[in-house]
Amino acid sequence: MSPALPPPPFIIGIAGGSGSGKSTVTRRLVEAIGPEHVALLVQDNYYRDQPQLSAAQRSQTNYDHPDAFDWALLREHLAALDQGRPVAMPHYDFATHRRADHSQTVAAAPVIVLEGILALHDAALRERMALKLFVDTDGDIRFIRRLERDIAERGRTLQQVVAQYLATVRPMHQQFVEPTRRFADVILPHGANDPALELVAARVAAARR
Ligand SMILES: Nc1ncnc2c1ncn2[C@@H]1O[C@H](COP(=O)(O)OP(=O)(O)O)[C@@H](O)[C@H]1O
Ligand SMILES: O=c1ccn([C@@H]2O[C@H](COP(=O)(O)O)[C@@H](O)[C@H]2O)c(=O)[nH]1
Repeated sequence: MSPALPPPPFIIGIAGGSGSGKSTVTRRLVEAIGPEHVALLVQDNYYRDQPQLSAAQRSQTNYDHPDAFDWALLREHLAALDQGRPVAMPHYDFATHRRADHSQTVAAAPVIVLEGILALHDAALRERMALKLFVDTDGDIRFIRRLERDIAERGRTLQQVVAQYLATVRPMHQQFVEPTRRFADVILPHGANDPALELVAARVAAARR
């Protein structure tokens, strides 16, 4: 008798606005599941590279529109992990708005997490997901968090963060990010809150038993 095949990976999508707490939810969920059991794809790493543009032009790109992402590569990588194959996830540099030279090998694992503002946007990606989460945090809180983070970690000035927020982040959130909440199985209010995280972690554990 041939040995039983392992069950297919359990794929989780984690979406929500910029600064909603997606990375925090993801980090805590990965800790709860056990990092060795999780393959993590971060959608931010799948921004298109734009070597043909000058630095000034790249800083004017609308990074909150779906067209800013390399969906073909993201679909290819999620499919590969789903089939048990490792992928070379690109690395994105927010300070230069460029894909870095190096990539990171993401090994296949029984749980796959895709996290990003538009993680629930693409139907082909959604079809692979067994659990879809939307992290829901008020816009004013998300803006304050983004302001602090982009100045501290992404090399931006206050004026740049405010201008980008008004020109693209806010309108694209309303047009593309917010509507994906209807695809979610679970909406996490107030970002990474303990009861919601415990429920989600218990669901993942039950599905893997
Ligand atoms: N529940 C929370 N309470 C307070 N601060 C939080 C909470 N969740 C996230 N943060 C903080 O807000 C900022 C943005 O969170 P992050 O998880 O990076 O959001 P996202 O990945 O959605 O952009 C980070 O500095 C993080 O530490
Ligand atoms: O070159 C870039 C690429 C993206 N952004 C912004 O990043 C956020 C998404 O990241 P979160 O970690 O979810 O906040 C998106 O809103 C883009 O506006 C950027 O500023 N520059």
